[in-house]
Amino acid sequence: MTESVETSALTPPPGSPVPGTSGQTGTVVRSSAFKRILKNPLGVVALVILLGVILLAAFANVLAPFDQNFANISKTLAAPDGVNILGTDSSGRDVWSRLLYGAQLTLLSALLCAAVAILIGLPAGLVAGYYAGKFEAVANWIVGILMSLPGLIVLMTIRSAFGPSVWIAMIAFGVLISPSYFRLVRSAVQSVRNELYVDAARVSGLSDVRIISRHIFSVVRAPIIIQTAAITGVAIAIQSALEFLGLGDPAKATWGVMLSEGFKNVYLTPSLLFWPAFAMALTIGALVLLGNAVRDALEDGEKIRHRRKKTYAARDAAAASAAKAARKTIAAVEAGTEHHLVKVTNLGVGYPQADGSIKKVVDDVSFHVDRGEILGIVGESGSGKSQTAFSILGLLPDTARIVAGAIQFDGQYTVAPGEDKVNQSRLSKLRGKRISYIPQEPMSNLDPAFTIGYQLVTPMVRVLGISKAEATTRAMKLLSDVGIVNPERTFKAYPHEVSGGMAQRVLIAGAISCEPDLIIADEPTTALDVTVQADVLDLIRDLQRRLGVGVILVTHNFGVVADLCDRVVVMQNGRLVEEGPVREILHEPKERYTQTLLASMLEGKEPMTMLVPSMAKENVL
Ligand SMILES: Nc1ncnc2c1ncn2[C@@H]1O[C@H](COP(=O)(O)OP(=O)(O)OP(=O)(O)O)[C@@H](O)[C@H]1O
Repeated sequence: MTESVETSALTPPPGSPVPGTSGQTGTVVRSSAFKRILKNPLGVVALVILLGVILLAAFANVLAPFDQNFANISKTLAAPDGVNILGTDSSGRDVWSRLLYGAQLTLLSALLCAAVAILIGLPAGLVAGYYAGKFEAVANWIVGILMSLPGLIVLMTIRSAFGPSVWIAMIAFGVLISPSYFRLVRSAVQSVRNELYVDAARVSGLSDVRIISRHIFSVVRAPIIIQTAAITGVAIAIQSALEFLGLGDPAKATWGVMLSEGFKNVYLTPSLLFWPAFAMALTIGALVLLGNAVRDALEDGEKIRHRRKKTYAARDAAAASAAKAARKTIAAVEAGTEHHLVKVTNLGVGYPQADGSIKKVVDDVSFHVDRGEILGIVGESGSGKSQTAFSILGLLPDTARIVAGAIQFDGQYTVAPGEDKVNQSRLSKLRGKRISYIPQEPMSNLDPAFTIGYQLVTPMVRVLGISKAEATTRAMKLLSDVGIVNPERTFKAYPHEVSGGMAQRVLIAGAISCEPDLIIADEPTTALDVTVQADVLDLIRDLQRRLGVGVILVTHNFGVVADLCDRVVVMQNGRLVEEGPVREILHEPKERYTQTLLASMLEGKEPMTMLVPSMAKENVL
């Protein structure tokens, strides 16, 4: 793809929606979602009704001609007149004034209920969804208990224990209904927890708190708004039901209390029942309509794709003992060896199986990478290239075990001999600062809810400690360095507004933004057009030469290896088959597997460089 094509891909079609709902660009996104609500007639009706009810409630003290409990006993059950515009109740109290004060108390207590439910359900759902494990198990257990409680009976019990306070009843109902938020948030988080852009955020050095607040929270915000509209309506209905049963506080005017009193006089003055019922129906209906309108608006705008990786059953006992057994071997290998930027020694990675055994996917792999050097890891699909790279990055799935070996970065262990997991606390200090990652699928590694500029600037501000303005200038330069013709426009664009080639350039810009010592690129050109592939490879080579970083390039393509790499590691079935300088391996592949791999690529006519056809003549053809 040419640059001009890429540049034109940047231009959003007129009126195209901006995906996402949040962040620095949140104003733009929120305003476009708000505009979509305004285009929906039902959304407008709901907003107008709710705004009206809220204003009436807020100014009840000014608008109500009488106090809510002011009784004129000489004028009971009176028909509407100039003084009491909706008439009076059986105690001679003004119905209009009580409706207004009732709106205040009813709405506030319903909102209190929703707030309590959010305060409990949201953080619990976020943590359970993101970390899973024991917290999720305990939270599920509590949720099970809460959901099995008969709500109305619990509320009646609380009423007899604490008296007829609407506030206490609504707090209790908030606790009872919090599992609905918990479940909603947990499943939303689970669906994005393993998205590549969340991994990418982790690699860029962001802490879990920041990842949750920025990338994860933006996904759950929309469902929460919709849920809150529904819960507020339910809270109004439940509160009124309790009060209708005579369990409310008769001294306080709420719509439920008015409903209960109206029912007693339904034959004499039916309007006493009508007005509170009408106010409730109008408000609950408007809340439901608003929830639907928000959902429709956000569904139109959301471009977030969910993809969930499979997880495997874990049994770590065997892995731990295997790691222990490996400890002695590793200690021996370590002794007296020279310093490298990355040193992988006898690495073994495995996954516990249902029968307690461990399936090894990387077995006894050793290699090193130095500064200013590009090491290729090549092998057919499933040979363990990515698992090796992910071990260095610390991005293996939770179920993976380091069953043997060690990894050192610049002399420091990220997997020490005997450890069965990557040391995340050590690695989190390196990732995004000294080690960066260029992933396989550029689009999935950019969060669709944020502009490209935001995603470049934030890690720089955090990792390099520079100001936002400095980071912005730097981001512009980086975008231009990676060959983007119009950096300003790309900076402001959302990921869906750029082409795949451009997105990959953006990720490369991100990978070098914090001046790393090591870049790990996992099939960085697989998802790209052939013409863009060449550009991106040139770019990586150029950056490596200019910046002197070490690069580990994972690929199944010998052409890419020949083009870029200084040394190559050939892998098969998780094991290292052959290792050496690229020219040597391409000229004289010693192992049969390397020869076959090379031959199959020539037959498959993978894009190769000048070097490989000449090799083909010598070794294969
Ligand atoms: N989460 C997992 N649980 C169990 N096995 C896994 C898991 N992830 C990967 N594997 C296995 O590990 C082996 C190596 O996978 P890896 O992704 O490293 O291969 P690769 O050489 O990078 O292949 P490709 O080029 O297709 O990405 C494969 O057999 C794969 O099935």
